[in-house]
This record gives sequence, C-alpha cells and structure tokens, in this order.
Amino acid sequence: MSDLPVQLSTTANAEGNQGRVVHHQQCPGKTKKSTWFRCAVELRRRRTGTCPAQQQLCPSDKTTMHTQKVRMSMEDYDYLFKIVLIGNAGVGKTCLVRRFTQGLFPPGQGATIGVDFMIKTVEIKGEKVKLQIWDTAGQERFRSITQSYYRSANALILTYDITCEDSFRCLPEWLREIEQYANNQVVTILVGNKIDLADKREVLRQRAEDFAEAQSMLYLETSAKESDNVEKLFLDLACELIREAKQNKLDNNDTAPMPDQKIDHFGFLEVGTFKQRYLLSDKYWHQPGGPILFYTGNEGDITWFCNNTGFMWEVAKELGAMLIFAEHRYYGESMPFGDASYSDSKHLNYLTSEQALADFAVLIKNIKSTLPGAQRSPVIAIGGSYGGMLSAWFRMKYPNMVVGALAASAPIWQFPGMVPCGAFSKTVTQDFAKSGYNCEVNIRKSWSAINNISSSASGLEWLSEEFSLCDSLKNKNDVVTFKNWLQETWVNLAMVDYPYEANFLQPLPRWPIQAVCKHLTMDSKTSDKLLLKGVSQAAKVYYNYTGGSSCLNISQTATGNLGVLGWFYQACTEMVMPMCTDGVSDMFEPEEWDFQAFSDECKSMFGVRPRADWAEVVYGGKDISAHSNIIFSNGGLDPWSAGGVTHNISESLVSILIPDGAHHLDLRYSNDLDPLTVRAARTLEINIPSTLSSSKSRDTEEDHTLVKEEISLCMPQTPNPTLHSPAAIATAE
Ligand SMILES: Nc1nc2c(ncn2[C@@H]2O[C@H](COP(=O)(O)OP(=O)(O)OP(=O)(O)O)[C@@H](O)[C@H]2O)c(=O)[nH]1
Repeated sequence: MSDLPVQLSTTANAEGNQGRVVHHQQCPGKTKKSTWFRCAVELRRRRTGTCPAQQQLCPSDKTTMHTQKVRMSMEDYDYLFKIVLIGNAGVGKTCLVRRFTQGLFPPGQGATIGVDFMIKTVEIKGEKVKLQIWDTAGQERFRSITQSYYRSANALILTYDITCEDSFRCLPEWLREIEQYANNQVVTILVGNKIDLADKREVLRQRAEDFAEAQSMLYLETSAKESDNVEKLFLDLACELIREAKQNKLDNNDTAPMPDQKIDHFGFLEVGTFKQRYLLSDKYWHQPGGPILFYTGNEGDITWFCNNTGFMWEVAKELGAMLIFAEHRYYGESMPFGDASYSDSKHLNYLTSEQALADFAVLIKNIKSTLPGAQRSPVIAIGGSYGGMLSAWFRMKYPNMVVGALAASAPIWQFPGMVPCGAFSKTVTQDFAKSGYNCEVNIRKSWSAINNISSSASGLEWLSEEFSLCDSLKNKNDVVTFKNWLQETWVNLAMVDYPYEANFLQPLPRWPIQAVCKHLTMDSKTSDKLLLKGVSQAAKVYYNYTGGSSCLNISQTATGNLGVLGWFYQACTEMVMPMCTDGVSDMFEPEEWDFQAFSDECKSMFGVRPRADWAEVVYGGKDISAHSNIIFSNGGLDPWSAGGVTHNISESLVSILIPDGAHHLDLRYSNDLDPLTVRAARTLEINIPSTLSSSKSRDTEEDHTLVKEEISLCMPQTPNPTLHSPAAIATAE
C-alpha cells in the first residue's frame, strides 16, 4: 500500500467538485486527531558490519510452526510467484530485495524482524509476472516464524556473504531446513552477495559453484550495493519459474473458485461484481470437518493482518484448523470498482461494514460448498481492532455462519452516547503517568510551552530545528498541525506500548512509553525551551528509533500500511466515534466533540454526512445480551479499551482483560517477553475455539445450544476475569 497521509482534508470547490475525495499531505488549519491503528510487519534496528559476528551462525533444527498457502483472486497478472529469501543474518537479503524492488541501497540497513515482503510486477516476453518477494529475518530467534514461509514458496534465494566464511559454512544447515519445510518442487538458487568487497572475499567462487552444483542449485554472485546481477537474479528466476509452470511442474494453482462478490448485497439495481481476495492455509487442517479460523479483515491489505496475527498461526496446529484471512472490500486488492473505487462518493457508496460482513458470509458459503472436507467445518471468526468489531458483529448477524468469535481490542461501544468521549484520552494519559516520573505532567505543560515559543518567528525557527522537522513551521496553522501531530504521537504510543521491540506503527523499543518518558523527567522550574528539548528527544524515540530518519515529517505519524482514506470515509458515514479532551482528566489541550463540525467536514470531503446513531441501530449498541459465543479481549494499556466490552454480559459473552496489554497484544505472535497476563489470556482464548471445534459443524439450533454450554465450561467463573501478574501489580503500585 502506498503511504497515505494521516491528515486529510477536503475540497468542495466552485467547479462543483463536491464529493470528490481529495487528500493532501497536510491539512491547513484544524486537523483530525482521531486515530485508528495502522500496522506493519517488520522492525529494523540500526546495525553495522558485514560479517554478523556475535550473531547466531546457523539455523537450528527447531520444529516448524506453520506454512501458508496463498490464494489470490485478482487476476491482473499472468503469473504470480512467491520468492523467499533466506540465509544468515547480515548477508544482505533485505538490501537485495530493496535494490530490486526500489532501485536503492538503503544506508544503515537494520536487521529484519520476522518477515517483510514486497511486490514487483515485471513483464517477460509479453507476460505479466507478479513477484511476491518475502524477506525473512536471518536471526535465530525468528526462525520459527520464517520457516512457515517456505512451504508455499515457488523459489528460494539462499543467500550467503562472500566475505563471511561462517555464512557459507551454514549452508548445509539451511539446506536441511529447506528439505524439511519447503515443498519438493521449489526452485532454489544460491547467491553469494557483496562481490563489491572483493578484497575481503573469504569464499572462493569456484568453491561456491561446486557446492551449488553438488546440490543441484543455480548459482549467482551479486552486489546489492553496486547493483551487480541483482536484476538478473530475479528475472532469471522468474524465467525459470515460468518455464517450470509451463511444464506444469509447479503447484502454483488456485483450486477453489473465487466467489464473485456482489457490489451491493442489499439492493437489486447495482448488478456489478468484484473479486474479493482471501488467503488460506490448510497445512494443519484436519479434514474433513476440522475447524476454520476466519480472520475478518479490517481496513487494510489482508497480507499485513495475516502477518501480524501470529496467534492464529500458533493455534492452527493445536486445533487442526484451516486459516482463512478475508480481505475487507475497498482495501488491499479487493476493490469493487478497481481503480475508480475511491474516485467519488458514488463509487464509495458500498464501503460499509454491513456489505463487508455479507462478503464474509458469501465467501464462507462458497468455500464450504466447493472445498472438499469443509462442509461440516465449524467456523470461528477472529479479528483485532475494527476487525475485532467485525468478528463480533459477524457472529451476531450471521450465527448460521460462525459458531463463535474472538473480538480482540474491539471498541464496539465507541459510538455516540455509549461511552464518554474523553475516556480514550484519559487512558492514554494514564499510560504516560505510570511510565515515568513527571512524564504526563511535562507533556501537559508542553502545549503552553509550544504556544509561548511559537509566538515569534525566531521561536518557530527554533522549534523547527529542535524537532528536526522536514518542513519548517511558518505560521499558526502549522503550529496547530504540529501540536496535533505530537498528540497523535502520544496516542499511537499508547496503542503500541508492547513489552518487546516491535514495528506496528513505527519501529519501537520494548515498552516504548517508558523509553519516551526517560526524556521527560524535568521538574516544574524547567524553562520552556528545556522542556521542549525533552519533548523533541521523546518524539524522536517514536520517529527515529532506527536512526534512519534525517528529518521528521509532521504530516505522518505512522507507516502507511492501512487504508487511512477508506477508514476516514467509514468514520464519515457509519463509524462515528466521538473523541474529546478536557485538559484535566487528560494531558491534552481541551477540545470538545463537535458533531456538526465533523459532519460538515465529511460533507465537503466526501459529499456525505455521517449517521451518528446507525451503528447503535444496526448492531444493538450496548444491548447485545441476546447474542452468544463471543469473547471480547481488551488490553488495560490500550486506549481503545474504553470503547470495548470489559465486563461479562452473559455466560457466553465474556470479557478478558489483560492489564499490561496494549492494542490486541494477544493476537500477535507469542514472545518471550510477553507478560504473564497475555499468556494467560491466550490460554483462555485457545481453549474456547478448541471446545467449539470439538463440536464440529453446528447448523441446528440444538447444536448451538450445545456449543454454548461447552463454551461456558471454559469461561472463567469470576464476573470479570482480569488477569493479574507481578508486572501489573507493580504498575498499579
Ligand atoms: N558492501 C556491501 N554491503 C552490503 C551489501 N548488501 C548488504 N550489505 C550490508 O550488509 C549489512 C546487512 O544487510 P541486510 O540487507 O540487512 O542483511 P540481511 O541478510 O537482510 O540481514 P537480516 O535482516 O538480519 O537477516 C548492511 O550493513 C548492508 O549495508 C552489498 O552488496 N555490499
């Protein structure tokens, strides 16, 4: 996805352009402060050196965790190949990918965390070939994640560093991994990288060629730095894959027919259809009848959710489950009107949660009727954030399709009149208050310090320099934008205050708010300038943890992996989520929730006005007790928990609270640094679908009752199962 601006503005110009969607790099004047999460898949840390001394040298023989089979529905190419780069840490995998896909050699390239991927479409002899290139982390600690990408790979690029004997010596270990985890038709090429460092060569070319030949591998030497042979590497590989495909050697086929989704499920005039993308993994699926874990895709490319929902991958094996990740219409590649989908409000008209839920239902019906062994598989909906809301709503609206739902960090009550508009900011403030001495107090004071300093031209210049802003502040409007940017920074930090290094909105250290707060311990006598110097250092923890940013861009607060524009449209129609601040119970400048102003802005931007009460009407508001089989999990650190279900409603509408969890921490891959509370939450969450799955397909009312009974057995008996850990207690103290 392209990097979308966080701040949006509209035009309703004299030429009658009203309703055409426009997004600027930066809004003049008042800017939006509402935030939804955006995510990414990798974290990069600053790292130097070419031979990865002190890092693990060879992959271990850990057992596999999962693999995925990807089915794409968009047929804008003749071939789709998945290429996975593997090899020791630091051999140059990421640099090779970026050289090929972006034509650059990234300075100060940091270690890949988990897996990253990029797409490049090339044309070979008149045929369009889409290359999906997966860059895996070489570090041992990510091995269990990266192994899972082997199975569905069409080609593997096994990379070593010609200046690092150790990276060559590890190759037999890597080959054992390939043998164990990759499919037996995979094309493997051995690549010796960094040939620009000829004087440091430790592995002779002949030796590598002999090794490759003995292993029936192709061999090529490259320099990502000098761009030697990089293009050739990927294009030759693509040619080879096409050749193999033509000989029908590759298992590159998509067997299940893709459903054509109706653009409008609820009317009969619009008869158009579109292809919805979904990803499917059946590696651990016990067929017939094994359960299906169905991710209800949110506002972004489904691949990102697939990568960031490690919980599902981890439980698939345990449950013998099939995994399906369904993309939400108008995001990623599932565009009802192709490139025109966002062109105006007429085309955007079908971007609603109800239409998306109907897509999910049609998709499940289609899979069940076409995939052998799936007919009697119980389906469990899982989702996080807006995806979690969809999971809960899916179970409510289509109980015939899903036997239960896990709705993680799903603020289904963040709608008008259901929770106080200031609750969100209050949680953000509390997160900072407990993460460092004077931290919240100094942020609270920073707004007036900014107002004071920015009142003169020299002050604006000082602020711009101190914060290393890419574009200098020039006037009052810029200062408003600057303050909103800072506020959104603190909000985002509260959402991603994870206990380990991660890259969700930005690459960040573990417990990032604590890292930020180390710069905000000044006492009450501190001058405005000293205070703001601290704020600037704190902001740079968020924006420049990797050290790769030469300046800070105040029109962005997160990497743009999600569909911010689409989400903004949804907020302007049915997802109206009031937010306000009072400067007392929260650390921000006071700002009331002004529905009229919001509505006017929506009108000028999209040509539509929001329906403030619709979510309540269509999804039941706080009155959901008639429903069943939904788990609502919420993190105590997550500001969205304010709009979530944080108490048990019935014995099968239950809440799990994770005191030291941020935004859907429970859905992420497990990590050694996970607090006990999130581990306990996952245990509960795993048990519930496991119980559901044992009941196989439940299509009758009687069966649903049985499911409900079985679920209640797994439910904690306390009215509100808040999980306690030493960390949580320490925080509370
Ligand atoms: N001289 C030279 N340096 C390179 C080349 N390719 C990568 N490097 C450097 O090698 C280091 C590691 O590069 P990465 O691309 O991050 O290596 P990686 O294999 O992706 O490492 P992990 O993500 O940890 O698995 C960086 O400092 C790069 O600048 C190359 O062709 N020539």
